[in-house]
Amino acid sequence: MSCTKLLVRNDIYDLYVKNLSTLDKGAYYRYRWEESCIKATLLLHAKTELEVEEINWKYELRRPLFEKDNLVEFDFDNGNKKIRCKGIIAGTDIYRVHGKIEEIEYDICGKDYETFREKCLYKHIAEKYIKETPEKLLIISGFSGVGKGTIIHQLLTDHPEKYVVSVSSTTRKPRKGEVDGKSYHFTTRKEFEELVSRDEFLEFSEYAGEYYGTLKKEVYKNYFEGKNVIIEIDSQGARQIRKQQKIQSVFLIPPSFDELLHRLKNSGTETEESIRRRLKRALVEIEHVEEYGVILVNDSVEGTAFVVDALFHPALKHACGCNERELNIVKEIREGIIRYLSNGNLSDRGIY
Ligand SMILES: Nc1ncnc2c1ncn2[C@@H]1O[C@H](COP(=O)(O)OP(=O)(O)OP(=O)(O)O)[C@@H](O)[C@H]1O
Ligand SMILES: Nc1nc2c(ncn2[C@@H]2O[C@H](COP(=O)(O)O)[C@@H](O)[C@H]2O)c(=O)[nH]1
Repeated sequence: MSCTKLLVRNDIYDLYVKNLSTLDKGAYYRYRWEESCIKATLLLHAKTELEVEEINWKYELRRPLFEKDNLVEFDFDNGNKKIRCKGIIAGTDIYRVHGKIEEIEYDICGKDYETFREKCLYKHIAEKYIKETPEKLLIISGFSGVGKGTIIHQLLTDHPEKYVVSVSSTTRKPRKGEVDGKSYHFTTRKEFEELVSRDEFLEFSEYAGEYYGTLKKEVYKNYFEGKNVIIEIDSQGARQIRKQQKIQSVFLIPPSFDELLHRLKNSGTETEESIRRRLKRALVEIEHVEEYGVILVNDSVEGTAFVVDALFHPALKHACGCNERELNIVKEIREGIIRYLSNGNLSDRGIY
């Protein structure tokens, strides 16, 4: 079986292709794969010498047929005739990753070509880039109702080209107004567990009996397209990601417990029972605030969004710490939640 790798530098690709000798025993194909994919080359490791002698084949990449013996069946078309042959593909994709040109090389003889290729791609990005450029990713956590969604919305409004939010997957039912694929990817438990078994999640956790998780694909695809990715997750998920790589993380807190309660009640959709459930959860989350690089008081939407934007600056990628003010607020919130949960609701205090 003939076997040669075709690696062509992006800047000389066109020239190379134009001058390609018909004696070259290989097939190549140029295509756009995703926004960030500039070129891709493929080479057939053909089964017979006769097959590799055909040149200028067009390879229908998106519809490979797979055989039990791992040989892929292709239709090649040299303009005069179509040939069906079998082989193994080796390929190189050339991408623009945050402004840099990067080649990703892969061999494929597996069953599921698309999945395999994506895995190669994401593994490469994760290992080579994301770990080196943690400032491109940011975790945002915070108590329910603190204003995470509001701040993210502000950032997306102010800088639509710069940021993207990774859409989490969840097994919980959609709430009113939530859109599948935008608010969350709503999945069944079975689907979620299958994704877990295929190692598709960057992190996942169980919250109130439901699964929540961040798909690697969600983060890496956007990262690859040159966006800064915001990951809104809880502290369990944040811990899992931190174990894998350096990443800046921010925990939003309200200016006071009363303000947190005001925001929760003001949303108008929360029942007393769900407020208490969220506050119980906040008591768990509050134990982990000091694991975060930055604790940020969300007292003004514009001001907080401004600081979060600044945290993406490379100079601040390792910024960390909180001062006494934040720690005192955290303490006050913890006491407020405990008091509220043990005393009943705030209407006793004449605030609302
Ligand atoms: N800086 C702020 N000042 C005053 N109100 C705010 C501020 N930030 C957010 N809010 C208000 O707080 C309420 C809750 O905000 P939001 O839904 O963004 O919270 P969240 O943390 O995303 O909640 P959840 O985790 O439950 O989805 C909203 O009514 C929002 O308008
Ligand atoms: N570990 C993860 N936590 C996540 C993810 N997406 C959301 N969340 C957190 O879940 C709770 C509940 O969210 P809700 O939409 O049902 O109110 C909240 O704390 C979120 O931050 C995720 O992908 N991973």
